[in-house]
Amino acid sequence: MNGPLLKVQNLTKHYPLGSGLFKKTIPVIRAVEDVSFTVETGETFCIVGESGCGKSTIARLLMRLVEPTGGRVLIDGTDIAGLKKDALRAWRRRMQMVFQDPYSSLNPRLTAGQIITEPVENFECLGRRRHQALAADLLRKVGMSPEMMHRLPSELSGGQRQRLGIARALSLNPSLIIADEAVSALDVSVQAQILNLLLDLQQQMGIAFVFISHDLGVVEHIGHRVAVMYLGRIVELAPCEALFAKPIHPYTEALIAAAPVPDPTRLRLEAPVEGEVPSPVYPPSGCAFHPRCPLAVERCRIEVPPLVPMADGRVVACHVRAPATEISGNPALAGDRSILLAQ
Ligand SMILES: Nc1ncnc2c1ncn2[C@@H]1O[C@H](COP(=O)(O)OP(=O)(O)OP(=O)(O)O)[C@@H](O)[C@H]1O
Repeated sequence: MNGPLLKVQNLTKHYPLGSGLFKKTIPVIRAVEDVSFTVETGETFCIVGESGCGKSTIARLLMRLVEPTGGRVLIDGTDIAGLKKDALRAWRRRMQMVFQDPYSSLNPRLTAGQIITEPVENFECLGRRRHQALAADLLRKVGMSPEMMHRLPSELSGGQRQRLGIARALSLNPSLIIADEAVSALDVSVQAQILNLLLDLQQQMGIAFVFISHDLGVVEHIGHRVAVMYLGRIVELAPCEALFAKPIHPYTEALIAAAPVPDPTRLRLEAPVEGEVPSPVYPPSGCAFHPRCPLAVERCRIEVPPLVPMADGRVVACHVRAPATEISGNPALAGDRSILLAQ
């Protein structure tokens, strides 16, 4: 199959605020605004940004747990909005999710073995022997002893529960796993074990990940490319190495500068830049980052900056650092958004 595994085009999600019964126009929360990216087979595509910037909403849109206000999600070139019955079931097998809290996402009344095989049982009836063989195999894959299949989630550690969540996601042999803050609730040493497990599984099975995280240290360790989001929009999208070596957007720069040097794996992005995150209901005009940006000029208050391709293959939305006119006037760069953005 040619082309990307996942293609997200101009994805937008607005949540209405209240019923608007007596109002002509209902205010909306602009959770995700015109987001485009691609994910290749076997790639780890990371999404970072402060709380409320729309990361989890993207995960929910990719899983079709919420419907988009606009835009499309294509898997192997097929728009998931149009999938019905068998095609929808087949697609659901290919995309799985691993959640932040391994405890609340596991049914406390089921044993580890039942939890792991539950997704497969939704598609076909496994006999007792096949059920046990599958559970044992998947437990081994995630570095757990097959004997653990008889335990309840409450009898497992946090790291073991997260391994169990990963084993469950693997049971349908997915092409893509969406991991939403999948290691945030774990201790640093357990985080490292789970990240290395994900990297091993990716190498063995060629799985692609959409990896959503607050934690830049984690993203640097695991990611191939990273999208930085601010108030629902991507402001910079770049290969991980390039982004960490030389951030271009002032927001990315501030996030990376806020990294505590002695232990970069523990960076949290709760308040990395001065000032409050603006309201997603009434976002600032022009570039939404301009009220907090030390480089803001008049144009930033007026025009939303487009994502502009840079010489090293990344795309950046900043009037000051990536002015659209200059780049579009450069024939070597004009139109070359193929590396990072959905066409
Ligand atoms: N079901 C919903 N109804 C209304 N607003 C919502 C809903 N889900 C999310 N939002 C709003 O959409 C915006 C984006 O939320 P989202 O959960 O996607 O952010 P996030 O980046 O994942 O944040 P966090 O890192 O804190 O999980 C926020 O302003 C949030 O309040």
